[in-house]
Amino acid sequence: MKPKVYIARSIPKQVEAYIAEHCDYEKWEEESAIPREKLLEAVRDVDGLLTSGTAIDQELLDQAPRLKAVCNASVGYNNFDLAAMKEKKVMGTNTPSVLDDTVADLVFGLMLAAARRIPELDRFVKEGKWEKGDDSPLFGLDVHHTTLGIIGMGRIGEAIVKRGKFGFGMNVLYNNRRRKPQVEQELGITYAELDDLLKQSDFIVLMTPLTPQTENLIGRDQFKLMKNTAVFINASRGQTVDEDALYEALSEGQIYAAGLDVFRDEPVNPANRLLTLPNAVTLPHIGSATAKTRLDMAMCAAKNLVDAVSGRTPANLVEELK
Ligand SMILES: NC(=O)C1=CN([C@@H]2O[C@H](COP(=O)(O)OP(=O)(O)OC[C@H]3O[C@@H](n4cnc5c(N)ncnc54)[C@H](O)[C@@H]3O)[C@@H](O)[C@H]2O)C=CC1
Ligand SMILES: O=C(O)C(=O)CO
Repeated sequence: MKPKVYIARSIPKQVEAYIAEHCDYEKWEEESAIPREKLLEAVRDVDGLLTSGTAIDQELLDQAPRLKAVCNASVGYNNFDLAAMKEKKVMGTNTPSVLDDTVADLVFGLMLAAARRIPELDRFVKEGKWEKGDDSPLFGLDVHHTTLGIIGMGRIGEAIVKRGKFGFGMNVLYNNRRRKPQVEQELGITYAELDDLLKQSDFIVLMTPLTPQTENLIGRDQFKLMKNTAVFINASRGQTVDEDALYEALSEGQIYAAGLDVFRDEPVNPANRLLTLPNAVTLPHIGSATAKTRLDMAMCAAKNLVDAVSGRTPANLVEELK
């Protein structure tokens, strides 16, 4: 008998075909996200679950006595209650590496958009406001040959460094949970304590996972340390930043601009004050959202799933559950 799995998010046809070769399966057929009660019902008799972002907590695990593995189609796994999964001996996997370049490209897109005011000036042109004369009100900031500070020097962080160093001639500082001497040497980057990085950088990119240690890592005290010409980019998770403090920093000119791919509540509440600011460039969590990369991520998650429910150790078991 084949193992049984549930696919709780939309995936490309060829990925579904791969799962079908190895497993019996059911899937959430609609485009909208699966409601919690449907998910709780769906996991009752399955060996594996393919998802992303859904809370995998005690309640869900209690509903799923056969569950052996939850396979995220994402690299972030802050949706996992790691202690509860460990206790129930449920494997958890993610999709590292396949999205690094795609996310790093988007981070640079946000840096350029915020520094050169691209969305704001796009609206300006389309609203017919472009007139001959003094164009100094349209000036922005250079990205090239400035100092880039990256908080969270992991796989994506390193892909950002390569663009910054070799494409834009930037000086790169980094802060990380652990210092990385080999990466410092290979890529020519410099370790800095968090406060020093915040004080010295022209562009600050937050690229850590969301953990108890990184929740609200950047708040009022941290924005106060930044230059008033600094551009702040968050492509990690919304909860790493105090959004009220960010609103104040942007509206009071403590920093120049921000580029945000992530928010505390997603989809972002249309009443979120950050959306009213011309110097906040806002995106709907699209860091990895290209067709090729999303296919690679879904296939990576599917391989993890099939391996886990077939008695093999999946390639991308998350560190805390090894
Ligand atoms: N916006 C988007 O669409 C995407 C967002 N992400 C986010 O980016 C995160 C990072 O992804 P990867 O680079 O693949 O992960 P990674 O695990 O390779 O790198 C994360 C780095 O952050 C460091 N870190 C952890 N806690 C820290 C702390 N308190 N202070 C400083 N550094 C700390 C780790 O030591 C590690 O080097 C994901 O966990 C996810 O939340 C990832 C992909 C797409
Ligand atoms: O992979 C992740 O963690 C994302 O945020 C979406 O790609």
